[in-house]
Amino acid sequence: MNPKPSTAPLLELHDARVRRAGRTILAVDELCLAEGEKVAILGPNGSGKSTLVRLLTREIHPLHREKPPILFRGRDRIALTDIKRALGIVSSTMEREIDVHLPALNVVEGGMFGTLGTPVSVTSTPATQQAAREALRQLRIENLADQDCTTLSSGQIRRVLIARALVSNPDTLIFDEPCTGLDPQGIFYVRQAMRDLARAGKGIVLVTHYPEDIMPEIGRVVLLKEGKVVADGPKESLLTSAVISKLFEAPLAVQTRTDAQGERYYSLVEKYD
Ligand SMILES: Nc1ncnc2c1ncn2[C@@H]1O[C@H](COP(=O)(O)OP(=O)(O)OP(=O)(O)O)[C@@H](O)[C@H]1O
Repeated sequence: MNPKPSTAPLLELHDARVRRAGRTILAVDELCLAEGEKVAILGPNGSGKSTLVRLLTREIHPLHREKPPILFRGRDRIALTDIKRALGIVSSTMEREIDVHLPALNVVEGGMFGTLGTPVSVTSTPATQQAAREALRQLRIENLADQDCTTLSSGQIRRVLIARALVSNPDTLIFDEPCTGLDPQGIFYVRQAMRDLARAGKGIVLVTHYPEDIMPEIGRVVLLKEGKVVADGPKESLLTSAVISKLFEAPLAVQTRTDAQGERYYSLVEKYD
C-alpha cells in the first residue's frame, strides 16, 4: 500500500518568472508540491518543463519579487546542499557527461559528492561504497557494479543514473524525460524503477511528453504550455483526448487500460484522416 501523502509543502511557487533573451520563458502564478507527492508535468517541446525543473532545483533563479517566488519547505533562503539532499535528479542528458572509463559503482558513489563522471577515489569510504551497492540493488542492477559505464547500453546507464540520484537517500526524485531515447526494454526497466521508488514512499516529479510514463502511482498532472501552467489536477480529468489534443495541437486519442489489480495505464495514439 502507498503511504498516505503528506500535505506539508515541499516546494511553493508564487508569481515565479524566468526571462531569457528578452522574453519570459516561464511564468508560473501558483504551484505547490507537497512532500512525498507524485506528480507528472506534461507539455510539448519548448513549453518550459526543463526550465521549471531547473527552477525547482535552484540551478536558475526567478525574477526578483517582493514576496519570494519560490519557497523550499517554507523557506526562501536555503543552502544548495539541503536542496541536493532533498531532491535527486535524473535526466536523459546526464549520461553525456559520463565519458570516462569508470565502473558503475563509482558513478553511483559520485552521487554522494555531487560529482558526475569523475573518480571518487579520494573521497570514497567503505560506507559510501556500501550505499552505492545498496542503490544498485534497489534498481535491481547490482550485477553492473564493476562494469565500465562507457560499455553499458542507454537503458542500463539510465538505471545507473537513477541509482546515483538515490544514493544520498533524497525524499523526492525528479525525472526529466527519463525514457527519452530508450528501447522498449530500457523503458520497461526505467518505469519499473520509478514505480518501485513511488511505492517505497519517495516523492516523484516526472517531466514527460508521454502519458505512457504516467504510472498508476501518479495521481496529479500539471500541464505546461508556452511557459504557463494551463491545467493542474487529477489525471483522470486531464488525460483525455480533448485536453491532450489541445495541449499538443494535434489530433490525438488517449487510451486507457485497467489491469487485473484495477490499476489504470494510459497511452497515446495519433488520429490520422
Ligand atoms: N538560455 C536560454 N535563452 C533563450 N531561450 C531559452 C533559454 N533556455 C530556454 N529557452 C527557451 O525557453 C523555452 C522553454 O525551454 P525548455 O527547455 O524549458 O522547454 P521544454 O518544455 O523542456 O522543452 P523540450 O520538451 O524540448 O525539452 C523554449 O522556447 C527555449 O527555446
